[in-house]
Amino acid sequence: MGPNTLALLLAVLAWVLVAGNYMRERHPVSFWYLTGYPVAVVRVMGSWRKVALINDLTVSRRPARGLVGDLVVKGQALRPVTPRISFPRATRTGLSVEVRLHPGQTPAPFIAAADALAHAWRMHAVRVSSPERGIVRLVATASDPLERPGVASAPAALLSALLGVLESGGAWVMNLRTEPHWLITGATRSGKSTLLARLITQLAPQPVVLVGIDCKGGMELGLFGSRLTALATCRREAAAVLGALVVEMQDRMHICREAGARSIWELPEKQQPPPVVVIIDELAELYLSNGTRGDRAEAEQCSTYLLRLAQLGGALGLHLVVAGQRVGSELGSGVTALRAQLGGRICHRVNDPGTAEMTLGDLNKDSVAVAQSISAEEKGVAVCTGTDGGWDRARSHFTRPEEAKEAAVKYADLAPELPGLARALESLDTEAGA
Ligand SMILES: Nc1ncnc2c1ncn2[C@@H]1O[C@H](COP(=O)(O)OP(=O)(O)OP(=O)(O)O)[C@@H](O)[C@H]1O
Repeated sequence: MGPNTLALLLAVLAWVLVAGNYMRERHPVSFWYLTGYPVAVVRVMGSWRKVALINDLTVSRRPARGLVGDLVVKGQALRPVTPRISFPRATRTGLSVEVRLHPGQTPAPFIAAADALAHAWRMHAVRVSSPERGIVRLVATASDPLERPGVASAPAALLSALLGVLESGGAWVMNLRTEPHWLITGATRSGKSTLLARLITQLAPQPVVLVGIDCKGGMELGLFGSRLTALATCRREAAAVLGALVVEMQDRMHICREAGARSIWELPEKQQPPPVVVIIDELAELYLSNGTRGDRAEAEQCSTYLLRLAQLGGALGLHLVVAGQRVGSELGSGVTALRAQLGGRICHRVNDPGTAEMTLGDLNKDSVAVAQSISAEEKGVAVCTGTDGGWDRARSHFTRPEEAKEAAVKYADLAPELPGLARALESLDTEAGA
């Protein structure tokens, strides 16, 4: 090989490397189709038999129990038969494979083997679903799509907030009309406040009453005070605000009953009261008491009001979005009852496995392990419940507090009045002054 040929080869190699890096950065989807996908196909097809055998995804043509003399023995299946898989189909973020189950097989062992499949195929994650009886679909994602989430869009609608992007690339939307109450958990610095800031930015331009309860002295929600119709910064104020909202709820119930409507949305448009979204930052502050009688009574009052709002408020346009680090029964039985009423769940990184279990476990067991695996580097990443009883990994759209504050100031005039709320807080001031 002459020096010219060598130089040419080196130049071509350098060009391929540079172009490869450029493609990976700028056109990750094309890069995946051209390079990652063909390699992954070879890996999936080549390793399927072995992976299926190791993870008990095979069936035996002969029974795993047999008779040796008078003894029934249980042993390794003699002739394991691997279920057939389809040729891996490329997707924008990975690939998908369909497995035809043998009679007697269920999706359960495939769900248990999802992590092993991801490792064997060098994929970020493998999700298992069953689109029809007898078929299991394995959807693998090559790298974490939430590392550099794109921008999603969703049609604007009343009480609907575009929070961020789902792992699937779709829009992460919190729609309070379809799911009236939400619970958001996460350790400190996991992204709860950023998510609340995003929610407020999205709801601020809508004709919606926003009420803040932030018993850490209003340090978080106080930033958005100009758009809030009321802000409670201690538990005494919270009890007054929640009490006024319960009265408002009873008034709305009365109006609906008179009109023969089952929800405020069935009332004639002119009679519809504005929807109210109550945002609570750090739920524990409402429930913990220092043991004195007055303190306990206040905590119990808040607990009772919250539960009533959660039980009956949805149809009457009263919505709760509750955030906290922990929502365990150590806060009292009221919290467990409240949690059962908060149908929408969002779980960020948590410090203890129990919190993920408390947030998601009663709705979807599979999602708990995924929430527990969110690392400290994955800020704003959460597992959220979807509309069809499923769940997703998602990342909130990064919203700086200043951005949310600007939106609050811009739409301050839109804050609808609720006289009952103002009166409740005023009467507290008068009591304190007396
Ligand atoms: N979606 C996101 N994308 C990128 N970075 C994020 C995202 N969400 C949060 N962060 C980063 O993580 C940091 C912590 O977020 P945030 O303050 O929202 O957490 P937190 O759970 O509310 O914490 P605390 O309980 O201490 O208030 C933020 O300063 C921000 O830089």
